[in-house]
Amino acid sequence: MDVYLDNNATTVVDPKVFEEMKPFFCDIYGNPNSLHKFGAGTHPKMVEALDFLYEGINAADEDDIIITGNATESNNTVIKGIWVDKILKGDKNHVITSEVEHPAITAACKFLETQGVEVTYLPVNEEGVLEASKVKEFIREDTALVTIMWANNETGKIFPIKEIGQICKVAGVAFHSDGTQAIGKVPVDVQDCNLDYLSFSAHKFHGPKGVGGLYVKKGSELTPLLHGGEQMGGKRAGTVDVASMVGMGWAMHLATSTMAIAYEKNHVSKLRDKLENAILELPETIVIGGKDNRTPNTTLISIRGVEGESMLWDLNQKGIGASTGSACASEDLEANPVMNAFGSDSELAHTGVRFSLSRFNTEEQIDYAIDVIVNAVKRLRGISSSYAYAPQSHKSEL
Ligand SMILES: Cc1ncc(COP(=O)(O)O)c(CNc2co[nH]c2=O)c1O
Repeated sequence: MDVYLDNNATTVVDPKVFEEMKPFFCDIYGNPNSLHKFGAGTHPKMVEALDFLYEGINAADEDDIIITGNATESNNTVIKGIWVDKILKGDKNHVITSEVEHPAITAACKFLETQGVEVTYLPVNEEGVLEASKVKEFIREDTALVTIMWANNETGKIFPIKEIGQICKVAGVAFHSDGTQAIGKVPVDVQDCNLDYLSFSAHKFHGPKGVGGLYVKKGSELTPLLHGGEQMGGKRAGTVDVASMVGMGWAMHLATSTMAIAYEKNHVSKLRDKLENAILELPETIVIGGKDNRTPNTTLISIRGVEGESMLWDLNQKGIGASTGSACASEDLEANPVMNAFGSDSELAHTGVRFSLSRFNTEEQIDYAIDVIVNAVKRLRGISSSYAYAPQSHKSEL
């Protein structure tokens, strides 16, 4: 049986989304910017897609949503646009972010540092969550941007975006959130959170890969990352991938409308809890960051004595897909930086396995996964010299 439990990395395209995308490959294939009927034929479904996107994040009509290639591009557009408009051309020189952001934020901030910008990487608490008070403590007169993720891709921990938005509003500082792991899992309301910018990526909520969005509040427009044609009103040059844009709109519509069933009615969180609790029955296992305040589909579990990569290999042999953290960082065998940020010891940071579910997982799949995981842990611990010689409880460490 194949069981896909790595939905924070990417998700299957919802069949309904795929159906809505199909006409735009061989039937309605005009360039949206062409003046003839072949181009104009794409417009109704593009408008529908934008309506779905605005509705899904509660954007105001006067605000903008720019179609990008992915969340990485959306994040870079904000951070480099702020650099150009408020730092190079303005009197600011400081950016605030957190220690546990995705590399799409951290690497862009590191680039700014190479250009002389000061960046504050705020620490998270022992549960892996940034406390809003930290933002207030470090905001300065010359702070150009606060950028904090809505939900962490490895732990699922949800950050206090509404509180941080209020702090930024009072301080008059631009506020961006990387909403990639929140859309379709928890309610996202850009107006309620005083956001100037929000990034998202369709393939995280059952849309196609290679298309994302950037919400821009009216009055917070930035210098574009990509210059060229007049697409998106010149805010993001390049011919729009119409099929993917339509797909992202429908994915947003389905993800946010089914959330009340799939998530808030606890379908997904019930399956996540069943999987998590079964693993926690094993000795020396712990949920990294604890169980509170998480997206309903994610669990990052440390299994002492079992290297994360070894576990993934065993699971893969039995048809189960999971991860040790962000696929973007999975290739190297360095300790998980997010777990390091919690102050986890090196061994613990190497023993994390992330399971991230979706509305397409079933109870039968979870029952099968539990059986495979329990047997894999027994096998791997049985052949582990270190575990055999140094069993120790680390529950007090986190
Ligand atoms: C919070 C967050 N931001 C940005 C990105 C980048 O999205 P993309 O540009 O569409 O690729 C990811 C992808 N996160 C993961 C990719 O693989 N495993 C993950 O956890 C993410 O989790």
